[in-house]
Amino acid sequence: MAQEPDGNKPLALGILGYGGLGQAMAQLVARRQSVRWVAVADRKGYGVHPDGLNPLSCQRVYQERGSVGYLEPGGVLSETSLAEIIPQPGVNAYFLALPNLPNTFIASVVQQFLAQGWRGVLVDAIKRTSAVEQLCNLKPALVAGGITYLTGCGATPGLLTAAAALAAHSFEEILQITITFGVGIANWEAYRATIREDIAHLPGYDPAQAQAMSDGDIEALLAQTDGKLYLENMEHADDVILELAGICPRQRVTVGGVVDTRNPRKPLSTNVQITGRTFENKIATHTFTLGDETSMAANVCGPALGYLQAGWQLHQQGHFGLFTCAEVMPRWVS
Ligand SMILES: NC(=O)c1ccc[n+]([C@@H]2O[C@H](COP(=O)([O-])OP(=O)(O)OC[C@H]3O[C@@H](n4cnc5c(N)ncnc54)[C@H](O)[C@@H]3O)[C@@H](O)[C@H]2O)c1
Repeated sequence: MAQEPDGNKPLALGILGYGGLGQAMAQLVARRQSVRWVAVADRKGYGVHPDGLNPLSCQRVYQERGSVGYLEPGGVLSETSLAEIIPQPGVNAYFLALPNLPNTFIASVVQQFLAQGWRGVLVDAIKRTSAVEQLCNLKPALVAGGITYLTGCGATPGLLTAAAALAAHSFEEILQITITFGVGIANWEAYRATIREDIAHLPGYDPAQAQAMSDGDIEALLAQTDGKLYLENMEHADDVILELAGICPRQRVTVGGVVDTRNPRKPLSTNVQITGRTFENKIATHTFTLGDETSMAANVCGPALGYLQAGWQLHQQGHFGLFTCAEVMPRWVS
């Protein structure tokens, strides 16, 4: 199962979960030379092709038949797609674009990689503080197992957290980090897990309740707010990630935002504000704002791909264990 690095070959990438983010990652990778997309899994099946999978035909099969397991050649229908894809040879790194429902799901997937003796790079875009804490508990096993795991590598956590970690260096003490995101998507079905997990942050909801909701329940909830979700003081892993990086106590990090599920235009500009005190005793705020034209897919999958590349380099140098988006700089992928 061990995947030995070969500096001359493109990084062979697998994508677990082929919904909104999984499909976007496949499209992104098809435009880069140094990464080849060779494996994919969804809830009902998986597909592996050492010469590379075609994002257009995969998307067509997924949308028309409901699973990449119908791919020809290379598709396999299976109710245990993750357990079956992990031992497939020739995959150096996986992007985990899976729902984290229940809130222990991603950690349980990592346990499967460990149990099967797989070695390589894993990158997630996980969102909850408690989910990252579960992964922290797996750090010794990841080190021993030869897995280089980068967590929180999307937009937030991810790009914005990393920007905060960089901006913090102007200051001697960080007083407050405030992340405010605006997401606009045309319809909630394009990003089902994202919307379900966001609903779990609304007052009166938790991940178990959000997981149990039917599509009709979600549509009824969205109908009450004209398709918008207003989120405040979320349990978001930016806090634990910045704390682990030594930047500030987690209580000084707050995350909230607005998600519009009926309009691809962002309802507000996504930004992170870092307020601190300099060594000259001046209080100031740095602000990093994303361009409104950039989509959630671009701001999650671009950084995640950069972190996959960084993870691959760390792995080849023999660095195993758990790393976060605030500890490692993503690497440019040609
Ligand atoms: N950090 C960030 O900035 C950020 C931003 C957006 C989304 N996310 C996270 O990304 C994740 C993916 O979101 P999405 O909206 O693309 O999801 P989605 O619902 O569109 O797709 C999920 C995919 O996972 C597959 N899947 C579900 N259960 C599975 C199982 N047991 N085995 C194999 N495959 C399974 C589904 O078939 C589907 O293909 C979510 O956890 C979301 O919270 C992170």
